[in-house]
Amino acid sequence: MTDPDNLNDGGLPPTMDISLWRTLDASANRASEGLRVIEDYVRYGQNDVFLTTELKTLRHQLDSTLQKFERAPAIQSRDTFGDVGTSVQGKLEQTRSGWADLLTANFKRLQQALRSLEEHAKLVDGEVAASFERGRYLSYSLEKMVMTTVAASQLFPQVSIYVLIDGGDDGHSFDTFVATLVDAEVDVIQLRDKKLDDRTLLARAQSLRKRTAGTSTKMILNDRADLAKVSGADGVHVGQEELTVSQVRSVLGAGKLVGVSTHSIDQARQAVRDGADYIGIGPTFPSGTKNFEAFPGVELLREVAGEITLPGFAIGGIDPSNIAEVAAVGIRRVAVAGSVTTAVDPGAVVQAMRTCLSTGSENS
Ligand SMILES: Cc1ncc(COP(=O)(O)OP(=O)(O)O)c(N)n1
Ligand SMILES: Cc1nc(C(=O)O)sc1CCOP(=O)(O)O
Ligand SMILES: [Mg+2]
Repeated sequence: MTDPDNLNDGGLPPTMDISLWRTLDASANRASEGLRVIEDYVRYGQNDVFLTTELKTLRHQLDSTLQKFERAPAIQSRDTFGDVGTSVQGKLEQTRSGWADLLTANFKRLQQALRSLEEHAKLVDGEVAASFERGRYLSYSLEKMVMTTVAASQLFPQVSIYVLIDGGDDGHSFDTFVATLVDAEVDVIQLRDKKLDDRTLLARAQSLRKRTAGTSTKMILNDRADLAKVSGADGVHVGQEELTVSQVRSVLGAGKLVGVSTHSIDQARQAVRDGADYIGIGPTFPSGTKNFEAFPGVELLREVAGEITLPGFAIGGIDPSNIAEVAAVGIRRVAVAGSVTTAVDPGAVVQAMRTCLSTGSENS
């Protein structure tokens, strides 16, 4: 494939003429440039080590496929000033309405260029065309990860308090407790009750929906996509053995939140790949709410904080006495149950934890 003249032998490509070289050259440049813009944002704008690494994988894959084409004839065929397309430029190409618009435009540029490379490579070598196709598929997954991370980072405040509650003794006391948490401006309330029958659980979810509607407090249901859908919850939280992110989304529809529990750095990375909106990271400390045999502890929090910018909530035994250890490793979002639900003054505990997270160490 490196000799354009030979390509015309044996009836392989119909033409490896100058127009084909020009197309390959232009599309290769477009793909690399689009990818670089996205990588720069993720690297310098987001400081996201994991996404930067994932994007690098595509860049290397693209580079090694492009190496199958000789560079010299591609560059020789270049005729930037004779390219009719350079003078046909829409006004929209000169402005971007924000980061999301900028990223979307560059993912589109990348994908269109990869498609063009793929189609034109079919005239030359099917295997090379297939390699561009694989790159295009990879770019779709990367777009999902990057766009979800960027949107989710804006959705949850940098300092967030997430409270898990059960259904309580009765509907009235449940509603009163929820009102206390909403007044304390907790950022998320998760209804997690493994004992209630479905109808009672749904009634609690509906009551939670009523109290949180129109407030800054988001409502999440633990495990149950079906009840989340019926009650109009903002989202669902799932564990490693429950429905997958895409399965939950297929039940809830677009625009809802899906959180995933993670207990290792690999699970956290996979949750980003799967397009989760946030992750729970734990267990951090021994918990009175749930029994665990192993504790990844603050070391896992540190690892996640060091490479992932998708919102991550530290969970497991967190209370005002140990929350500084969480903040110290760079996590400023926490999910708590017992320390708030058993407190004499839940609002004061929420406030104490918020203060500690706000004044904690840098880079959450
Ligand atoms: C915010 C948050 N993080 C982790 C969990 C735990 O979910 P899971 O592992 O599915 O365990 P159960 O809660 O279902 O017992 C969570 N609920 N919320
Ligand atoms: C339900 C749950 N999941 C965890 C995990 O690590 O996945 S820790 C946990 C219990 C959270 O309650 P508390 O704040 O009372 O410890
Ligand atoms: Mg679960």
